[in-house]
Amino acid sequence: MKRLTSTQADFRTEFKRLLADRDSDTARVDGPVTEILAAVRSRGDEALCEFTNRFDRTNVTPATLRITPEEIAAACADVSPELLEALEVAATRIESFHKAQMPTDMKYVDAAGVTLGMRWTALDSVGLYVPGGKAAYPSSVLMNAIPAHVAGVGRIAMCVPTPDGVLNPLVLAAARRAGVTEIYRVGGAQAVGAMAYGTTTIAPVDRVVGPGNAYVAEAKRQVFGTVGIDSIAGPSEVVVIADGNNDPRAIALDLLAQAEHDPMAQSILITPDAGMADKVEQAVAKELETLPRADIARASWDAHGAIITVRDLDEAAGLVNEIAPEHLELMIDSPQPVFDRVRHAGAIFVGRYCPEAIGDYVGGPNHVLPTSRTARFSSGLSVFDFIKRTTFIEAQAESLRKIGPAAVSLAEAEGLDAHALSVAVRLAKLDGAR
Ligand SMILES: NC(=O)c1ccc[n+]([C@@H]2O[C@H](COP(=O)([O-])OP(=O)(O)OC[C@H]3O[C@@H](n4cnc5c(N)ncnc54)[C@H](O)[C@@H]3O)[C@@H](O)[C@H]2O)c1
Ligand SMILES: N[C@H](CO)Cc1c[nH]c[nH+]1
Ligand SMILES: [Zn+2]
Repeated sequence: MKRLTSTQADFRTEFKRLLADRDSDTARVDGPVTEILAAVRSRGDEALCEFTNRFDRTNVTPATLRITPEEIAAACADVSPELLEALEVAATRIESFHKAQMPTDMKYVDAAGVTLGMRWTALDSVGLYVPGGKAAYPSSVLMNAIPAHVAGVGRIAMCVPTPDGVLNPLVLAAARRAGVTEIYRVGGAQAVGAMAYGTTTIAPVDRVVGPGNAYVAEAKRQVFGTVGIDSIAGPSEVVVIADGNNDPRAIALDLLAQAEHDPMAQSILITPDAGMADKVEQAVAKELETLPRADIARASWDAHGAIITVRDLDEAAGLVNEIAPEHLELMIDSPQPVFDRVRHAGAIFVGRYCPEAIGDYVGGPNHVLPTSRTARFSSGLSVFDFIKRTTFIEAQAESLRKIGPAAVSLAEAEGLDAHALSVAVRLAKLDGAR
């Protein structure tokens, strides 16, 4: 864990180092991911099963890749009513938010009498990646599948790893609740490759979405172009801006909540209160003595964690814009000015009673969010990842008379004669008809 103070002489150098500190780990997976994707592309199911059995210590064959309806029904019957109820609370809230997000079509007639419009249509097929290496993520099933279903996607395929052959029944219950149409027991880069290129068992999809570790994130980056992707939603991140008026234990747990996802996760506290910085550092150390997933959280905190003491909250907001974190928590008395200043963050959690974990499960907005500073140019998963726009133009004779001559001039200026003539012959016909 790094302790930094914005007034220290080498602050800018150390801060830049912090921003880049996971780049070398990410670069390390590029080569292996390229090899896995090439093998799946050329050898299909055979390579898919080979990698799955090697990395997840399973024994899948092409015949057992797909999870059957009977397996899904049996697993769902194993889930307690309390958990099903909690799943329903989350699903209903996620569904409402994403329904409200759906855009409407647009159509109007302009001054030249031309009808102009734009309409949205759902993708035919999507592939959802649901992580499962170090933890099971029923919540990520809901976050992936519900917007796809709300958007009207017909085929919703899902891949999830089953380390040591174990699959959490709640993952299957969530898939059933959210309208997933097919489920495969594969994970990692090989799952992304299978959904992008297709194999005998898994038909290719139009877009691959969902979060995952560095291998999954890199695989999505590499298949982009063959298929669409959402964002690079890799190892989790949080920045907490906290003033002196906080419970240090609550802040420490917020930091550890992201750290416990992955040794490559990153948690950063920014505070104008040096006393709070010390107290949170101590509280993190104390929690790490007892947390069940302390090994992962400690690896993340030790390697990538940071506590930065700043002059004021305005400086804190400036640093957040440079970090562009996946999650930002504002644990401060008057959050509005900082909220207004922050432009780059995947999701913002406002108020001392709104920890990030609420957004992971039951807030409503999506928890699949851009990481590794990609929040500078991309957004979290939404219905917009499952629909696309088609524009249309409808013009009758009078409208063509008004706007056609300009098109002819521009086409001639570009030296594109067929373009110019395709308009000109119609204009000539109209003139002849006069
Ligand atoms: N950004 C987001 O929106 C978001 C949301 C939820 C979870 N997450 C992140 O998802 C990730 C989940 O990670 P996970 O590991 O638990 O599950 P995962 O499913 O992402 O990864 C497991 C797979 O990684 C592959 N793998 C592991 N070691 C490998 C190796 N040496 N070579 C090649 N492939 C290898 C295996 O195929 C394995 O099945 C975490 O990083 C978590 O922070 C991100
Ligand atoms: N915090 C993760 C996104 O980085 C999402 C998640 C799912 N379950 C718990 N947390
Ligand atoms: Zn989380």
